[in-house]
Amino acid sequence: MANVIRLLRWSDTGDFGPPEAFASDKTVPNYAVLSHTWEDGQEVTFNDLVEGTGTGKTGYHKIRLCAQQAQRDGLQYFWMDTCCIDKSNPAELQKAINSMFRWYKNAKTCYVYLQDVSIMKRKASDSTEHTWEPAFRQSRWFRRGWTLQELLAPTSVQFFSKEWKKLGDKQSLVQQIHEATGIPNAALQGIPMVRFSEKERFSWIQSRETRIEEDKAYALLGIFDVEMPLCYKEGYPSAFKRLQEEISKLNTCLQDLLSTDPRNDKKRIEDTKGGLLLDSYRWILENPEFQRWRDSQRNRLLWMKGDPGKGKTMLLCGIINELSKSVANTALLSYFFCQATDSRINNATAVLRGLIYLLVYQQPSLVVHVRKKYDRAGNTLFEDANAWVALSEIFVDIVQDPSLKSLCLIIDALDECVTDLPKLLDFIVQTSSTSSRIKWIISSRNWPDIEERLERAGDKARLSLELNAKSVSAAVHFYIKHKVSQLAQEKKYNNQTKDAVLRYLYTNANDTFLWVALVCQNLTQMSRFNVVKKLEAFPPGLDSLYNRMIHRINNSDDAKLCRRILATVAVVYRPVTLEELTSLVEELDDMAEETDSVQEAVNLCGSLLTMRDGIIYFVHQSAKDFLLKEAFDMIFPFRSELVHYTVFSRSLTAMSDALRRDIFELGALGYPVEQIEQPKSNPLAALQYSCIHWIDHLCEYIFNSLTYDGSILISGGVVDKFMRKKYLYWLEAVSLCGSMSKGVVSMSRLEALIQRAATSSTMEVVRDACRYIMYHKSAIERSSLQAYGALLFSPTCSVIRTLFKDEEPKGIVIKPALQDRWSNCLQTLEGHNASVSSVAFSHDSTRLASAGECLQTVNAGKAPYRLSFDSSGNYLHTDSGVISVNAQSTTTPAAINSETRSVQYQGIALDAASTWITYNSENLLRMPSEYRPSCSAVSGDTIAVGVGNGRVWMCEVQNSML
Ligand SMILES: Nc1ncnc2c1ncn2[C@@H]1O[C@H](COP(=O)(O)OP(=O)(O)OP(=O)(O)O)[C@@H](O)[C@H]1O
Repeated sequence: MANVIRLLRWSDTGDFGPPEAFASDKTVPNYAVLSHTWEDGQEVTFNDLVEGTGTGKTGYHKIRLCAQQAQRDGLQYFWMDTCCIDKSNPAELQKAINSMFRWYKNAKTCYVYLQDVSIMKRKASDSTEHTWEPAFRQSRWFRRGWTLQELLAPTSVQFFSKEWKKLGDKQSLVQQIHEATGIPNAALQGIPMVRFSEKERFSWIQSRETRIEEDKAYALLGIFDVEMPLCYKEGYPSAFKRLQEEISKLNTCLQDLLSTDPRNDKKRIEDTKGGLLLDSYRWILENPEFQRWRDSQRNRLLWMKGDPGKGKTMLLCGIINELSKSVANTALLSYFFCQATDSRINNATAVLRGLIYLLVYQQPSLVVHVRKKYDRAGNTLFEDANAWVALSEIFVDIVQDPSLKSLCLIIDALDECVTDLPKLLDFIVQTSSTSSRIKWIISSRNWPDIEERLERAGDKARLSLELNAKSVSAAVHFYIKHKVSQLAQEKKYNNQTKDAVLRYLYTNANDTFLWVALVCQNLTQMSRFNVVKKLEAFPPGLDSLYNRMIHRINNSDDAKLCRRILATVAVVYRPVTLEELTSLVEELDDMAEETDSVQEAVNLCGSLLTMRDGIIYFVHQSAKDFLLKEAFDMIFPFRSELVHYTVFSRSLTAMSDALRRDIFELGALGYPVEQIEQPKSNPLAALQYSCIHWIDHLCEYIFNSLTYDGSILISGGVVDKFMRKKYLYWLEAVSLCGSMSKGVVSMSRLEALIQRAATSSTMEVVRDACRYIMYHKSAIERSSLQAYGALLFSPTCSVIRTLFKDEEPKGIVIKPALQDRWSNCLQTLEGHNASVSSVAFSHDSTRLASAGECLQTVNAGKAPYRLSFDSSGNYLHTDSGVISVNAQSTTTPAAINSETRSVQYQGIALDAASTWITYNSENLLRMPSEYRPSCSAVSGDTIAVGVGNGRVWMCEVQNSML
């Protein structure tokens, strides 16, 4: 059923008919809610109101009190949990309980009726206290389970005594409530629940009671922003466990959504650029275009444009700071900084992902729109070819969320969005034209194709920095003054020198911040005696300045080294660390052990590169652009694909030299990746980039080279050798880098490349390696050493299995019997840990439901044998009832029950979720889903496993060899 809220309407007569239903995704009128404690048999029910009964119950009085107060507060509608839910309808009850937190949150105000607190009671001994305060602190309202969310969710909570006299509200009584409940003041003052640790939130309900034991878990659903089906009679432990599972699914979803936190990007940008100067951006607040955008309802898109280095990024940082203060109560603010040099943040999908992440962070209830898709697709949702479609749909759903205030969305440097910029621009234009809730500010350089696409937006404003030259010029002057004061202090300039520098910068800056920043950076490296003489050496204009820098580099003793470093930094797919750079540039080999020397070498590249936290960046995108356009021949004398070749070839060599089995010396085959602490001297530190991107550089070289002779991919060539000797060590390393998905994509790229070019024997290895990574991805992703355990579950004739025979786990003397070839099955959908009794496709074939024992968690009572989707695809009909597919995930993850895990099993066994073979309770081998047991038996150190498909396989371990 649709999500419906039923509201009572105030009436003159003092009688009430049945509540009116409103679809809660449509406009719901403003309403109040009543919070109270229940009296057995005396509460008015939904049925009472439908049938006109219940007027004699004492609960009727509460309805009237609430109605009168709502009327006094100008609210026509109000809601009460006793009579606004049709509890005879289980589906409605399920929905209502899962929506309750939101209903309380969306209420204009919540009246708390404290029937055990009277203002008539005798005076308290402490004369500074109100007479009713001791009773207030003792009230049973603070000891009930459901009232926790009724206290926390609404913004306005007003407390009334038994005589319906107002005692105060959540703000004025914050201290007393804190003393009565132990809940921190910040939580009472509206800080989102997600800011408090899970442990702390659980503690708030600990000493509270509920009539039904399961409610102690269900009453926390909203507080943790999760939904789940209710199964009264399942018992508290089961309800609590399911709640924890839902919380863990939510956390995984948020972690997967996060690819970059735009707040960190903003901080990094400000830090790298030397801090944000208020006086250099304040002018924007007085600018008429900006004010029109800010104050008018119609003006929903502001485009700030300007040439390189005019200060757009810093301006937006300033605007974000100002808006986050001024719109805090009226709108959510989300933003994103594109950067072409960083593949994490240079594409349209990443922009939407970052914007959505910040929105969900601020209003966690919005995560429901992400989970509608995520629960079905998992983390591929954000990464596969359809990610843009999925994310834009999620975004549109979020914008339409009824609980949402307005949105201010800011994107910086659209010109640095290198993938799918047109899609992003169209999306901005469309949403700004169709939704009155959104306001956009975007910035970019003066690019005609951006201009052309934005033309289609309805009411838009354009703010050109060139046309606001007066303001920009004044801002640059502030900046110059600030920078020169810093310089003068640091380098101990006398007044004459300081004045000369100021004059030179004022005259030549040409309203370009970046030019000033670069010159000042150069001046820091110059002794004060030379400054005045050498000022003329900094020509006005950015390109002239870059030209001069390049010229200097070219004439230095280290020209070759600098050119190599610049060329490498210009072609890598993400900024690299010093260690990574060392492994990619041959000329740095001699310095491999000395980070300081490598850093010095990077410093030699003039002011074109900068370092932060050991990572090398271009000082500015315009510096990279200049190199690639104006100085291309200088840094790539033999075309850029040769640099790709060098990066590929150096990567392969470095990996071949360093990769080995168990590089982190973990020992246990089942060691979970998330528990690994990076070793102090990390043998992968210099190799991470190579492990992840070597195939990308190979492809780039082969696709673009005019002279490639095919030798790289031939049998016995470098790739062939690497695959035959190092493939499994590489898989282990990729898992340790947390990049298994990228590993799968890279192997598919290599397979496609090889199909065009390679000899049949190399093709055989690469094809087999592709099957291997796809089939065993989940196992290796969880435990890096399963790269070797997986050999036992690979076909006996698998090329990789044969090549790496010596790497099979020692001590397993009887191995699962396997077919000799890979089956046609490319991948198995996981989730069940027992036999599957039924599967069904939805009508549009986009969903596949499967049922087995795990559906029992939805209170099916027994495993359903029949399944079918309704025509909408949103409901699943089973033997035991109808399940809303959007409301919960129908699969139960193979969650490992920590209690069961703590039992120590001697010798060979299975883990609680039946996904691992364990030895002395330690994970040993992760079974692919086809090998998981429907039954098993242990004899000595042998385990026999019966599988649903009628097969039985065995595994024996020899303890002494493990
Ligand atoms: N308000 C400010 N406070 C401090 N520094 C600033 C400010 N505005 C500009 N700068 C300096 O000027 C440099 C260039 O500014 P910014 O990166 O914002 O330019 P941009 O217009 O975004 O350039 P591009 O379009 O090439 O990316 C910054 O690196 C910073 O050093």
